[in-house]
Order: sequence, then structure tokens, then C-alpha cells
Amino acid sequence: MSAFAPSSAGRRPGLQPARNFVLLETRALGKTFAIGGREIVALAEVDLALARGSFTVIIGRSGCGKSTLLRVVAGLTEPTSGAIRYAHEKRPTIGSVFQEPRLMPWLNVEANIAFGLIGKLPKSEIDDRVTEVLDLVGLKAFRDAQPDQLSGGMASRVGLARALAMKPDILLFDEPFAALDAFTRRNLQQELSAIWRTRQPTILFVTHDVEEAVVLGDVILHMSEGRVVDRIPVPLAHPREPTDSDVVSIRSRVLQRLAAPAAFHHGNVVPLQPPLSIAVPKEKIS
Ligand SMILES: Nc1ncnc2c1ncn2[C@@H]1O[C@H](COP(=O)(O)OP(=O)(O)OP(=O)(O)O)[C@@H](O)[C@H]1O
Repeated sequence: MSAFAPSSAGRRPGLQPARNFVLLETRALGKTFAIGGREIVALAEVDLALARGSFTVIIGRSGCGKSTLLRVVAGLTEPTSGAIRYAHEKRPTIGSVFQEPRLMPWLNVEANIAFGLIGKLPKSEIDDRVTEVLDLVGLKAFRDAQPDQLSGGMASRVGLARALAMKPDILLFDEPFAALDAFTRRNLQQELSAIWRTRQPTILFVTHDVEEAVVLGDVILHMSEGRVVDRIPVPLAHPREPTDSDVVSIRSRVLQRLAAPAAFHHGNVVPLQPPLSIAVPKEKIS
């Protein structure tokens, strides 16, 4: 599809203002499934705009369509209605990270990470990429380890490294840290935040955890019944700590908005007012 201008100010909550170049945009995206003769509407009408280098977090109740949206954006499932548009002729490359790292048990860490690159790059370049991403996720010493020799957190890091090694235009995360203990989860959040700050990938991240959403995201989209019903900017500088007073205060306001999203439906989006002391990073979506 041909290049398109960044969308104008959020017509519906999933769209964002036109300050950054939009890499991928969905318009009225719909997906229905049939189960036993019954029609299930997983996505009703999703508008979403991913600006290059943005970190968008999706939260919402179980069954509201988050994973389906990721699958449609990843090209793993065809939408039933609506459209996905890209900034370039070519579909952006997309990497996915799931709750279970889905490593191949018969391959060691290096081979798991290199797998998707074999045949696409010369061996020396693959080796360099593996070294680079293992360094990023702090697992250089485990290059030769087998998956069953890793802890859950280490396996998650390998899953993240594998996605990073592909250097995709967009990284999709489906509750990647949900199964981990609080300490490992916090470490991985910090590592992901650092990787995002240094490499600026475009990220779409699904979580049930509001604190995680506020610590990581530039913008939080609330999904309900297959729609984006609220768009909440998080205009805080990175890195963020869960205990930062600004994070705590935005988290509690997000929780309030989750409880009463109707007031913010359909473009009637009221940005959270950050305290005056908060530095709003330049180049970020407001
Ligand atoms: N392959 C499928 N076949 C039939 N129905 C499906 C399929 N995938 C998803 N659904 C239905 O679509 C709806 C949305 O599911 P989805 O997995 O996207 O929700 P979710 O928000 O990711 O939930 P959770 O937070 O529990 O992971 C649900 O009603 C689910 O039953």
C-alpha cells in the first residue's frame, strides 16, 4: 500500500495525534469467529495508529480481543472487515514475543536466536547479531545452554533476544512477563525499557497489569468488547520506577478511567494532566 500522511488528531481513541510518522494504521478493523453456529465478535471496529518508535500498551479485560488484534496486526489471522495500512509499499516486518518463549528444546540458545536468520544473512552477520542481542538481554554466558537449563526469566530473555535479532520494524508483545515472579518481571521491564530507549523499536504490548502499562508505555489503549474505548497518554520521562510518585498517581488515574471508560468514548479523549515537574520527552507522542 502506498505511503500515507499521519492521521489527524484522534478521531477515535485508538488513533493518536499527527506528530510522529505513522508506521501502521488500522481502520475499523473487525474479526468475527464462528463457534458452534454462534458468531463471536472478537474485534468490533478497532482504530489503531502506531507511530514509529512509539511504545503502545493495550490493556483490557480477558476476552476483549487483545490477542486477536495482535494476531491480525502480525498477519497471522485475516481480518473480517476493515483495513490495515502501512507507511511504505512493503508491510513492515513484525516480531512477536509471547508469554511462553516457545523455544525449540532441541536447539541451544544461540541456535534458537539464529533460527529465523538462517538463509537470510551470512553466517558471520548472524553470529554478530546473536552476540549483540545476547548482550542486550544479559545472557552472553548462556550462548551454548539448552532451553531446559534456563530459568523462566532467562527463557523469556531468549524469546526477547530472538525477536530483537530479526530487527523487525514492529515488536508485538502478548503478556510476555505474566508468568514470571515479581522480581524477574521488574528486571525484564527495566531491560525492555532500556532496549526501547536505545534502539527505539515500535512496540505494541499487551498486559493485564496497569502498573506495567504505566511504567513502560507512552500511550495506553483500553480495549473493551473488541474496541479501543480510551486512549491515555503517559507523558513521563524514562526510565520509570513503579514507586515514582508520578507513576503512582497516573496508575491510580488510569484505574479510575478503566472503571468508567464511557466518558472518554469516541474521540472525547481527555489527556491526563501530569504534574508540572514532569519532563515530557521530545519526539514522543503527547
Ligand atoms: N481461534 C478462535 N476461534 C474462535 N474464537 C476465538 C478464537 N480466538 C479468539 N476467539 C474469541 O475471540 C474473543 C477474543 O479473544 P482474545 O484471545 O483476543 O481475547 P484477549 O483479550 O486476548 O483475552 P485474554 O486477556 O484472556 O488473553 C474471545 O471471545 C475468544 O473466545
